Amino acid sequence: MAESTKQQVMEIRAALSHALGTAENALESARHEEGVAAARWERVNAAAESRRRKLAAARDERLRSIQEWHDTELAALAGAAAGAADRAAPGAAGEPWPSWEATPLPKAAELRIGRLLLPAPPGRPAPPGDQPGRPWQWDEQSPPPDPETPEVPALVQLLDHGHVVVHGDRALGDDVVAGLLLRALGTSTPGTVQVIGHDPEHLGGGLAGFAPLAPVRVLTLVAPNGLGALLDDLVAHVRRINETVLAGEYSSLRELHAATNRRPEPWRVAVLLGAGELNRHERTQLDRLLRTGAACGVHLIVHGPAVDPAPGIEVVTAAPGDGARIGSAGDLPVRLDPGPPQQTLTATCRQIAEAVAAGPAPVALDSLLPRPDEEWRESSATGLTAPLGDSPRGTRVKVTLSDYPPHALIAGPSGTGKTNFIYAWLGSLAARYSPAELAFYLLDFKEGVSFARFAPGRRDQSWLPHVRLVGVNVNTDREFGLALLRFLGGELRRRADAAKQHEVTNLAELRAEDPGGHWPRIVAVVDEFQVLLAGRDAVTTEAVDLLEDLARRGRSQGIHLVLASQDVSGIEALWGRPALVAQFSLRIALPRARRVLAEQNTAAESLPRYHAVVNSDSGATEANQIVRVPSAGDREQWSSFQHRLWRRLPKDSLPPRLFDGDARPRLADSPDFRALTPDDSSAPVALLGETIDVMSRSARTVLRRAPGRNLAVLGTRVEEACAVLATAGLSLAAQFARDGARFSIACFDPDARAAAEALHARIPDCGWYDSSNVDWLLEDAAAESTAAWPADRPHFILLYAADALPGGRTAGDQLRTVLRQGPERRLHVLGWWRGAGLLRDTLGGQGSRTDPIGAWVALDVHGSELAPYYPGAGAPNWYPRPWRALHFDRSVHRGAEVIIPYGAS
Ligand SMILES: Nc1ncnc2c1ncn2[C@@H]1O[C@H](COP(=O)(O)OP(=O)(O)OP(=O)(O)O)[C@@H](O)[C@H]1O
Repeated sequence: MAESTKQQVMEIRAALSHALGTAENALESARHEEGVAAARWERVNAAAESRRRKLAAARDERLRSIQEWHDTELAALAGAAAGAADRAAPGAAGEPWPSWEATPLPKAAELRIGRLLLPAPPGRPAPPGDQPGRPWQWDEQSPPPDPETPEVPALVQLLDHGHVVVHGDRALGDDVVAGLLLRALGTSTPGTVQVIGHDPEHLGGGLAGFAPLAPVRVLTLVAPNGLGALLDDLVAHVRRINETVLAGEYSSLRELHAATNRRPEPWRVAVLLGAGELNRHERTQLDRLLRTGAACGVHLIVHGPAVDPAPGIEVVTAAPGDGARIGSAGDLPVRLDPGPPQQTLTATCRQIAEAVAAGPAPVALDSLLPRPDEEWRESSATGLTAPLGDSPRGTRVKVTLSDYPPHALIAGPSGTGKTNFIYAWLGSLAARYSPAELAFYLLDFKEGVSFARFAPGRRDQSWLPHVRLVGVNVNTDREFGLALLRFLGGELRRRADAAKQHEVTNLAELRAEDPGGHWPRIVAVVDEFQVLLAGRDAVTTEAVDLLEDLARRGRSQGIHLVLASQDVSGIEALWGRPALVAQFSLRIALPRARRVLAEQNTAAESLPRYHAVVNSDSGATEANQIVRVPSAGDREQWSSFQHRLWRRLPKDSLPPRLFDGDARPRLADSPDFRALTPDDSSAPVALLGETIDVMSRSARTVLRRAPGRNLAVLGTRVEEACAVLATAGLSLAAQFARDGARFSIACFDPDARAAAEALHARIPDCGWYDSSNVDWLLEDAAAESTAAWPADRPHFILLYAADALPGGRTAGDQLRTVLRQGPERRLHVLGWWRGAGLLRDTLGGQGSRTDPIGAWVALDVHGSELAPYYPGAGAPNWYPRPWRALHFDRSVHRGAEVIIPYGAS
């Protein structure tokens, strides 16, 4: 081989070997890179996997939390819906049948017909009762409702809202109608829902369960051909209610009720069953009612005749299982309740029928009251006007006291609601007129305390702000009636004088002329006033004279009298004075009241319970207004009303004067006693008891330095005699500084000893004497009485049972000396004799002068026995009665006055 060839081979070989090396290197590096790439791929792959897992976990977590939120939200919404439904349909409106009972509600509620089937959260099975296809029923086997999914009732609005139209399954629809009707009846006061049924196919069979309501006319079934007449009748009601009841003031009965608490018209629910075709007239009337009835309380439940959906009409599609729907719940399935159990239906209808047969249910007092923010807005300048209730036609009956009619006469046999009528009237007035516009003086001659609620009592410290005087249990204290009339006579004079001064003739003008003056109208109510006029005596004569004057002149001075009696026909004192009776032109007759209206006016004879005839024209038939009187007897309702008004009074307002004939007044409460100060008066006053008058004045006798200024208490009643002496002693002691006067007590009756000792203990430095040492006192007092030197201070000698004074003639002479001569030397005897004759013995027997006794208080001593101590003709008119006394002071009285001893204080 040539060298060059070899050379070439070697070069090639070298080149090949180089190329191989390079290729190997490249392979190596490629393999390396492959390894690196594979490793990276693996890393990326692993990372991607882990990220996917994380994402999946995050997604699951998110999904779970969304689900949880959804579940909670759903449960909360279902709970809220159930709560709202409970509020919208409380008690008998929403209670399921097994536990259902009638519960009248204060206002119309929505009514349950079944329940809404809300979607169950996934993962929680629907309660077995909701499984499609399984008939739902209220029975013992029904599974208990799931506590976590509150049941949401399906409610429809009927009373005060609209109408219900039922389509679909006939039998289930009948159940819906029966359930709705029973719930409507059971949620309202018996008699306030009236059902009128038209059932031409089954002739009323569709409403057979409600039959017990027919005799009391809560259910009326109209004849098969009576649909037109029924619809006409309802349309007429709507027109009348719009015209006279709503009268342009309210847009619906619901609004009227909300504003005034009155419901003057019943709800009328017409149930139209059967598939018959309506004629044109019927269709027109039906459409009218569907449009306008609900505002006037006329509601339709239609199950048969076709009705187009419209606002205010709830459409119920009756179907089994979860196929039922109600228009207001959209697509939500509804499970309808079964019809009401027969037993519940019958029992409820019987109850309602009984309640209706027993008479109309009372109307609440609230219906007479304005809204609290409208209270005390009226001016009484020209009169006092207040509603008393509704007439049977639904209009409000208002009553006015003014110049005409100025005064009222109310009559009603016992138990017919006379007292309730007065309460309602006073409440209606008190809510409208402030105490600056109106003042009440109330006197009740009936036994009992019917007006006591207006004054502060032990349990309730509030009072009706307008009341200035309340007299209760005054049936034996006719003098109190006289005192009221005298007081009003005084007020009349005051007003007449002011009118004269301002040159005006009536209250309205006086108020205009004297805007700063306090001139409220006064309403004085005297219940059972015949008691005041019962006797043929001085009290009756004066009372009738005062009444006549007040009735005649009070009208223009804003003083109004309201006299009430069980039977005005028996009040001879009134009927003998036609001019007096004529002033009482406002007449109010409760059921079966006689004589209070004009003779031919017999309206009161046929009045239903809780109604009254109000007549502003002296009882003339044409002026009759029948009113259904609300019940004002509920103490709680009254009390919350009274408290509301009372809280508006300024803090320092004075309560009314309460005169309770059964209570013993306390000396400590006497304003006259409280006003006494130790001023060592030269004309000391002995208080004796409380007078029977409008102010709680104390009866008094002034023991000035003058002959006859002694006091005798006469009678055998120890407790009362001791009470009078204690009052006298304590009141005298209150007028002197410690040494300003001398007091001596002598007691000769063991029964009086405790009381005498008690008084002794309360008068500082008081001398104590009894049979053993009274001779000292008498000797000393007789000497004092005849002494020549002037007395430096008064000496009061209180003798308990002076007729039992020991010491024979000497002591008798000494006591006579003291009685005759002592007062001029400031020595006064306040003695208790246990009989008028015994005092006469002390004074020297028959024929002796009685003028040493200038003042006396008689207890159980008859008027005739008092004649010797009573100057002028005859004896005082006095028949003793418990815890009352007759007081006479010859230095100030023309006649004797009745007083009430103060009880223990
Ligand atoms: N309008 C009414 N609504 C509801 N209840 C009433 C109404 N009027 C009276 N009543 C009730 O009837 C009963 C008798 O009423 P009230 O005491 O007013 O009669 P009265 O005529 O004053 O009887 P008396 O003279 O015997 O006291 C009371 O229980 C009262 O609550």
